[in-house]
Amino acid sequence: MTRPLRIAPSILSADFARLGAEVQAIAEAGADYVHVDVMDGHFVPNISFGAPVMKAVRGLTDKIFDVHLMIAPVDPYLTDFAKAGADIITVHAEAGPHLHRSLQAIRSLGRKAGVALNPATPVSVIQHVIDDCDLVLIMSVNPGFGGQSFIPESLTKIRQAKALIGGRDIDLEVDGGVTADNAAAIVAAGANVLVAGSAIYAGNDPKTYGNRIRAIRDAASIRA
Ligand SMILES: O=C(CO)[C@H](O)[C@H](O)COP(=O)(O)O
Ligand SMILES: [Fe+2]
Repeated sequence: MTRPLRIAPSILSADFARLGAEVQAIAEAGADYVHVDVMDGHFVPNISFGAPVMKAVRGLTDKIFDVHLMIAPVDPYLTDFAKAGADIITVHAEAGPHLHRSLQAIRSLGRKAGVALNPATPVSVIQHVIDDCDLVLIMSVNPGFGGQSFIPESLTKIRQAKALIGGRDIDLEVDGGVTADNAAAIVAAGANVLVAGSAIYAGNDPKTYGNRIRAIRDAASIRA
């Protein structure tokens, strides 16, 4: 079964001074999801924003809010993000010792549960929680910053994650260094949700967003 392709612009690369307008702009430009990168300066070496900021822009569009939590501990904040309007909440497998509990907590809040893997973390780490996941996120850069280059070895991990998922109803997302140039290879490896921050928001000119989203979507639709 081929899963629908989803393009998820990351607002980490938005102009934060105009965050609401930047969210509306990508929604109008054809984004499927709004990817929200939450960083704590502890799990990753950068701080972005938290649930109150996300809540402030949530009402501006009906798009799916795809929240990528790069925070540890993560469990104490799941309710805040659910209340702030997250549709998908993704936690890192490396963020704590009780991944199964975190995934179950997200589902019990009525949200889709995602699990993210850092570049050095093998796919086998999620083998025993795969039926508790609605989304698997393969990080194709070390998390913490936008604008980094795609790590080519990620393609092997995407293939492995796709094999683990098999026929299950689980999305496979890739995040970090995604561009129109590598989108076909990423989708050919098995991914169906592509996060892109700098490739869409570079220059922060809303007039360019539609073409950039379309370029990634068209490239991904061709498949490598
Ligand atoms: O999770 C992230 C970083 O930790 C971001 O989602 C990711 O880096 C997107 O930005 P870019 O497309 O510029 O790499
Ligand atoms: Fe992300």
